Amino acid sequence: MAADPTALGVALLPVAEAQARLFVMVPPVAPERAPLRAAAGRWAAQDILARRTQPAADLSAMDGYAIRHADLPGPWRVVGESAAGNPFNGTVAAGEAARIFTGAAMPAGTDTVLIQEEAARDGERLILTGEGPGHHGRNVRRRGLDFSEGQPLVRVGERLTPARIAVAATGGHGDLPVRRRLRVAIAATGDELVPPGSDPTGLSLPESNGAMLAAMLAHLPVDVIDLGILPDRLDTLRDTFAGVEADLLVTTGGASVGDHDLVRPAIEAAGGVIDFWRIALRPGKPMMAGRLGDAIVLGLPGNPVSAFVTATLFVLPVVAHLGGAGDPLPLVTSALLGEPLPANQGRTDYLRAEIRDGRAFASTIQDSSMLLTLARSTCLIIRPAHAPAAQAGESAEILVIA
Ligand SMILES: Nc1nc2c(c(=O)[nH]1)N[C@H]1C(S)=C(S)[C@@H](COP(=O)(O)OP(=O)(O)OC[C@H]3O[C@@H](n4cnc5c(N)ncnc54)[C@H](O)[C@@H]3O)O[C@H]1N2
Ligand code: MOO
Repeated sequence: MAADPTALGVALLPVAEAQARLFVMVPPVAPERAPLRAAAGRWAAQDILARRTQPAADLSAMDGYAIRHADLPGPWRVVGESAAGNPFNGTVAAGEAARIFTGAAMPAGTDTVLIQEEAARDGERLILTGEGPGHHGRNVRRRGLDFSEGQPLVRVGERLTPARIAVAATGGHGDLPVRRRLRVAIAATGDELVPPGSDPTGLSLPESNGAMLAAMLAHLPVDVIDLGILPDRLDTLRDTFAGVEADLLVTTGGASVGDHDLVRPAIEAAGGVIDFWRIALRPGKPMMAGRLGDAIVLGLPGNPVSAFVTATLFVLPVVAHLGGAGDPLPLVTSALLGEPLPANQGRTDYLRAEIRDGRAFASTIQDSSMLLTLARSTCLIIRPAHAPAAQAGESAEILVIA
């Protein structure tokens, strides 16, 4: 019989291996077409090709006069006007000019724009008063300068950022191939928890993980199903989990080994299977992952910073994967260390840190319950397992978090 990957005593799973296992667990959700505004923030389900050429014709980049460069230094006779949306339909002959405005089509016969600050006009007569356009084609945007029909504007798997929405709109698209929005159920567990905003004088603890996770998902194509605060009772947890209809169920708390850590047995009692549990990660070691019906289940540790780090490393990437992202992992970049760091132990460590003057300074206390240090942090310094001590000024990998 194969070893149970969730048994106590089994080596902790490296972060990258855990991520890879999640990405093969379930394929991305079904594709659909969505209007531009609804597609924003999702991932392209196919390459998006330009349906038109931009600009569609040679256009003026400035307000002034369309001329033939060969006619410089003038004078000219103004024979018509071209405005954006109202082109001049005639042909401009030698010695002639057309009044033109930014974004308007260049009239036939013209090749250059003389800006109005460098010209003077008296009725039909136009003369040069400044240096004039330095070269043939000056102040003209050539047809196809931005892109040509058939050219890829967004590649499959790329996120539809505001700029990509705009280029797709300009490329002639009113709706885009994306994947449907995701349903993510969030449950906090723990008898000590009360809803945020409850009477703050007692011993009970305001529930913060749910609001934090919802905030982390707010900019993603996700509909959150809020399961609220669940008590540390196996039957309640089991019945709630069994009734969930979602693509992803995220729980926090009850993931460790204590007598009240019931998420794992509750998932199993609801008919689910745990694929892995416990990761070579600090904070966030007790995270578990599995399947329940069609849903992926991610059981995050209750400590708020552990929940944040595991959400960053697993929840957001799973959402991106299910949504069709080509690269679902968070962007790792680098920064110089502001202070030395001691050698690391056997788990990859994600240290809360602030970037000041281009250098990353880790908080002195890294207790995973401390939310204020997380709230003050702008990045997490990644310390690989068994990394040797590091000097100030050395480069380190970081995840930007604010
Ligand atoms: N004997 C061991 N004890 C613990 C281990 C271990 O390996 N052996 N692992 C520790 C680690 S690491 C972590 S992280 C915690 C996480 O355990 P749980 O997921 O079971 O978390 P809880 O015990 O339910 O809660 C931990 C802590 O966080 C507070 N909490 C929980 N949920 C919320 C919430 N939604 N909002 C705000 N705060 C929350 C809770 O009150 C606890 O203080 O286990 C260690 N123990
Ligand atoms: O996730 Mo636990 O924080 O490693 O304390």
